Amino acid sequence: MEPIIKVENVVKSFNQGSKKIDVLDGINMSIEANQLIALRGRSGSGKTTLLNLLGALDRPTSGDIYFDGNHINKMNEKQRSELRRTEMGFVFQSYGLVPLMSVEENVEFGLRIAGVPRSEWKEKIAESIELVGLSKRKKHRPFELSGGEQQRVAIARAIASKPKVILADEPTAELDSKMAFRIIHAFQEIVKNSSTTIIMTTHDPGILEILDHVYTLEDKNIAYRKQEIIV
Ligand SMILES: Nc1ncnc2c1ncn2[C@@H]1O[C@H](COP(=O)(O)OP(=O)(O)OP(=O)(O)O)[C@@H](O)[C@H]1O
Repeated sequence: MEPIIKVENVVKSFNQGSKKIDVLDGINMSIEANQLIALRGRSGSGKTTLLNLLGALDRPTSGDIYFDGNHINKMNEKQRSELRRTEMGFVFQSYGLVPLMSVEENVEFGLRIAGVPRSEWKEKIAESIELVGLSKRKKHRPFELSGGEQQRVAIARAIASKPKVILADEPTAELDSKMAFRIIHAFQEIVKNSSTTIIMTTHDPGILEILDHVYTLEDKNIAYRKQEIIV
């Protein structure tokens, strides 16, 4: 089976003044569909930079990235934006919620943008809000919610359309450990029961321990570990 995401020899450098800094140097990854992937690495190791490249939000300095067999560097901006809108979900650190919209309306907005048929909205909104434990707060607007609750709205919005890939940057950072595990459990159910792949960054050792697929960014490169199941 063709991997959903394939990364070949990806290099990413930034110019800071007259200095060029290499953040990623020769990244190779092959990610099968229907997996929950963790990406770890110390602060500044390039996790967000890599998620931005996988999500077609930025372009590599060199190397190739394929999404579902399509070479995303070769796409123009319109095609890349279409890909993001219809095939991907994002949970990034600035949650990007619309302030005047309630929890339900924010999730609905995500479905509308993704092009999900209107007839499916009601069920998908209720299901995703339930999965993140916000059913009782669905009429609230973001400013009435805590940071962790806002983070869960962003998660509900990303999972509601069941896109092919969800990219989540520290999606449990604002959550207490009980809620963090609830979200991870919801992610595990989603990758098992729909054709979604989730790639998330985390520093949390408890979460890393229970995930099957862990990539570590170190020294500008990446290493993969299939978790040993210890019985
Ligand atoms: N647009 C940019 N211009 C210049 N340097 C950048 C840019 N984006 C990221 N960097 C640099 O690239 C390095 C990696 O940053 P990145 O945000 O990817 O790390 P991270 O692993 O996600 O860190 P954290 O865990 O703290 O979020 C940092 O040194 C950062 O300063």
